Amino acid sequence: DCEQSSRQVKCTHGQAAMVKICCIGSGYVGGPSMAVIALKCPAIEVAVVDVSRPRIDAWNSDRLPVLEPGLDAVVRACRGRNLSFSADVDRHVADADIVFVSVNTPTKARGLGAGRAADLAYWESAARVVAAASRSGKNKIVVEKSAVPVRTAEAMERMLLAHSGGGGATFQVLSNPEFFSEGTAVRDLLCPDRVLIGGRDTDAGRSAVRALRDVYAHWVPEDRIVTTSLCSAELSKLAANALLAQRVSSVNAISALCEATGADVSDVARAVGWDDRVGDGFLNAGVGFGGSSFQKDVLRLAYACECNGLPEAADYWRQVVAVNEYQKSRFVRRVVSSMFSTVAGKKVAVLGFAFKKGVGDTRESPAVDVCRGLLGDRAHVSVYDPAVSEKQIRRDTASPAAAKAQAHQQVLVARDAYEAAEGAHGLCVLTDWDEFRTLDYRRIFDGMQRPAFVFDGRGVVDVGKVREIGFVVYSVGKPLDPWLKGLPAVA
Ligand SMILES: NC(=O)c1ccc[n+]([C@@H]2O[C@H](COP(=O)([O-])OP(=O)(O)OC[C@H]3O[C@@H](n4cnc5c(N)ncnc54)[C@H](O)[C@@H]3O)[C@@H](O)[C@H]2O)c1
Ligand SMILES: O=c1ccn([C@@H]2O[C@H](COP(=O)(O)OP(=O)(O)O[C@H]3O[C@H](CO)[C@@H](O)[C@H](O)[C@H]3O)[C@@H](O)[C@H]2O)c(=O)[nH]1
Repeated sequence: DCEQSSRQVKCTHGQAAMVKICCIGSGYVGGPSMAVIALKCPAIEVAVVDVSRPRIDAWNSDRLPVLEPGLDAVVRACRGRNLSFSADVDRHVADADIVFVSVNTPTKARGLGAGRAADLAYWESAARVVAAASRSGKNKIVVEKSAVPVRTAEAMERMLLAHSGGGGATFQVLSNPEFFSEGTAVRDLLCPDRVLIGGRDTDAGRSAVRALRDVYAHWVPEDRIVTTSLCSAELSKLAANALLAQRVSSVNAISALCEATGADVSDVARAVGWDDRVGDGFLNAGVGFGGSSFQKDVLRLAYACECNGLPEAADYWRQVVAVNEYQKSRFVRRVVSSMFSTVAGKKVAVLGFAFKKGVGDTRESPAVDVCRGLLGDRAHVSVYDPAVSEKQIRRDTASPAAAKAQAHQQVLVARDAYEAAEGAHGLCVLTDWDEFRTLDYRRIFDGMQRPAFVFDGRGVVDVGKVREIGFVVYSVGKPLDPWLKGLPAVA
């Protein structure tokens, strides 16, 4: 129905006037988002450029650098038609009418704001390329797609203005943050909840917004294209992720109280989510949120508050991350205290290492912290994840050089859940992969030590069933197994 309404929209708007798009940055966002524009707008030429030659080569090969369901088919349909990938950044930027900037904006590792602020070095290098392209004399719309601090668009405007003397080109800067989720990027891009465009409230600004709106209107219904000011759009990206992360931390904080009181967090979440005002999404309690964005964006929001003299607001957001840390360490403490306060030399199976099901990404995955916690207590962990490579698991669990050899022995990477659990004392479920719901837990139980423990950090195990088999079960936010009550605590 997305497509049907977009056809109607096209009648009102007519064909988009702009014909050449260039996107700087062919990463996780730039590649898929431009491929979908090319697919839906055959009359627009889309060039995706990158300074990384291997990345561009991969986009031009049969093994794309980004794995997303449906992406291969989209790229195959338009590569060589109106979609190209190139390392010739300057030429394509100079030629383009609309330039998307989709470069990485990692967190600063050192200096002012280290660990919280965005490192804008890549963003600035891209801005300078756009500025230099002003020599071509072609007017451009510059679209900020990367997640950036509020008012970065204004900085971009100043940079462009400072360079625009020579060629006489004019620029309009827009903010158009991306909201897709990993694992469903193509689906989300084809049928987005909303497309957000921020721009200046001037004639030139409004006309630039209209031009970008016309691109999306090829397939996105008009009422889902939302326009705001520049800085509202920038802040909305951070706010959206912060509010989602806050929901997860809220339900996780409730899960701790559920365990202490005997309430069941799934029942509480269902009962609360039934209220339309609250809604039922993003209320799954678990071992914590992960992924490349949530923690980063919450800390950036807190940093923005701090920089604007709002320490109370900054503290509020920081607490969302603090609860997430608490949830991960609470899980590790529960594993250790349940297993008689020591896991030294014991084998603990870990099912799931990715930060969520459907992806092979381990960035900020709670499984990494849980494994590190268990390894720190000298457990032997045996990890199985259907999508994460052994190399990645070893990289993420590696300890400082001195302890490397020992760490290698402490980490096993298994080919399936049964191999991971063979001879283990405990089993931790840390990613919500569907296959963990339907495992033969009887077979797993038969191969494990006694007592055999299951620690479910994702609410995927049928607690009643596995308890019947004979497991001692802990599931985040569920009433505590009587067996676990009254054991000495660890801190
Ligand atoms: N990954 C996600 O799921 C996601 C979702 C929404 C928004 N975002 C945001 O989108 C932005 C991009 O993220 P990503 O995951 O695509 O990053 P990425 O690291 O996968 O890709 C960025 C690419 O930009 C290239 N690059 C850097 N500077 C360049 C320059 N001056 N000229 C040409 N190429 C340059 C890099 O070589 C790299 O290939 C970030 O701000 C991120 O926070 C990410
Ligand atoms: O009820 C829930 C929902 C999610 N999670 C966890 O939260 C994390 C993030 O999940 P998700 O939001 O699905 O993944 P991302 O791909 O990181 O997507 C987020 O980050 C993207 C990049 O900024 C945004 O574009 C998306 O809108 C935003 O959802 C994962 O570890 C999930 O396991 C929970 O613990 N409980």
